[in-house]
Parts: sequence; C-alpha cells; structure tokens
Amino acid sequence: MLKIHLHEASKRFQYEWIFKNLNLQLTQGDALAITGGNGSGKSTLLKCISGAIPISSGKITFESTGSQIPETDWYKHLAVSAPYLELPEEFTLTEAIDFHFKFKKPLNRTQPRDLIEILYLDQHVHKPVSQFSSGMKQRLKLGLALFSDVPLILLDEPTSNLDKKGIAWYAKLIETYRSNRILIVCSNEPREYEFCSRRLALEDFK
Ligand SMILES: Nc1ncnc2c1ncn2[C@@H]1O[C@H](COP(=O)(O)OP(=O)(O)OP(=O)(O)O)[C@@H](O)[C@H]1O
Repeated sequence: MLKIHLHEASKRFQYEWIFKNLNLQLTQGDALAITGGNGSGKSTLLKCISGAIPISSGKITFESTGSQIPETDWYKHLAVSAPYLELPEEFTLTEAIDFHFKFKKPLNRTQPRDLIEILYLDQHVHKPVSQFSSGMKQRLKLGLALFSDVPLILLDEPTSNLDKKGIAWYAKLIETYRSNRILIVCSNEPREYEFCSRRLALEDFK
C-alpha cells in the first residue's frame, strides 16, 4: 500500500515561489485534482511529486507497507502522462509499446495487441509514432501510463488534443482503471477531474 506525504513542501525558481508550505497525504484509492491558472505551478508540483525535480524546502516521502522508499526508487512506483514527456517518435506503435513494457510491467498482464485495441489504434500498428496525429499520441501516452502496473498515476492535461470521442474514452478508462491507485490530475478543465474527490488549488499556496 503506497502512501505519499508532503510536509511543508515549498518550491521556488530563483526568487519566484511556486508553492509554499504544502501539506498533503495521499493513499491508494485517492484521486487528487491539482488546479490553477496557466503558470500557477501545476506541472511543477507534479514533477516534484514524481521526483523529477527537487523541492526547495520541506519534505516529500513515499512509504510502502510501513517502510520508506528512497527518492531514487520513486520512479518504479509511478507512471506519468504529460505534454512535455515525449514518446519515442522513431518507433512504430508496436515497438513503442514493447519498449515501454521493458521497463514497466503491464497491468493485469495486458498484451500489446489488446492494449492497441483499447487505444483504438489497431489501424496504425506499423506506423511510426512521428506520423501519429496529436490525439493518437495522447491516447498512447494515457494508455501507457494507465496500463503500467504501478500504484501512482500522474496525468498532466489528460484530455488535451482529444476529440469528443477521445474525452468519453478517457472518462471510461479512468473509471475502470483508477481503483486502488493514487491518481493525480493537473488540469484547468473540470471534465478532466470530475471524479477527483480531493482538490488542491495552487492559488491557496502562494
Ligand atoms: N525550470 C524552470 N526554471 C524557472 N522557472 C520555471 C521552470 N519551470 C517552470 N517555471 C516557472 O514556474 C511557474 C509555474 O509553471 P508550471 O509549468 O508549473 O505551471 P502550470 O500551472 O503547469 O501552467 P500551464 O497551465 O500553463 O501548463 C511559471 O512561472 C514558470 O515560468
């Protein structure tokens, strides 16, 4: 059982404070929406929680069945989908999926061909990712994150580039695969985080 604890966590870039004295406890089953306008610091907070960048003061801890997970191992317990994280563009769809699952175990032993069907990308199996539309890339990013067998899922702007069908697909996918995980969604769009029972407005932590 993964537990994340932020204790007086603060982040600044040079002289600009992005958030200050943030206290938060999350455990599996929790869904948190991080909200705020452009530039409020949503992506920065997500990166701090993933361990990609350090906080300036305070503490973030990951704990699993009573023992603390070292920061260098956090990445093993999480998957991220974000606009600034690139897919391997030179790979075909099948290669990109195989590559991803060299590092992360697939959820419920999902087979690549089944995932491709769930992502409704079966017409594009042999196409290089560089030739995907932005919506197709977004579905692939979300699929790779949600179908990684990890307890922490971090989604930044999950429905960007998705059309109406894609947005409905996202909602259904989340409903099915969020259970017993910690899900964190950074967003300005209520439709992306309606299911989140917990909300954190970054404007409150300046
Ligand atoms: N590496 C960095 N160095 C300096 N400042 C940075 C860095 N990364 C982000 N910032 C600044 O931190 C602030 C928050 O940026 P961030 O990308 O976290 O906002 P956001 O809420 O995710 O915005 P958006 O909704 O536009 O995606 C901005 O003022 C940004 O310029």
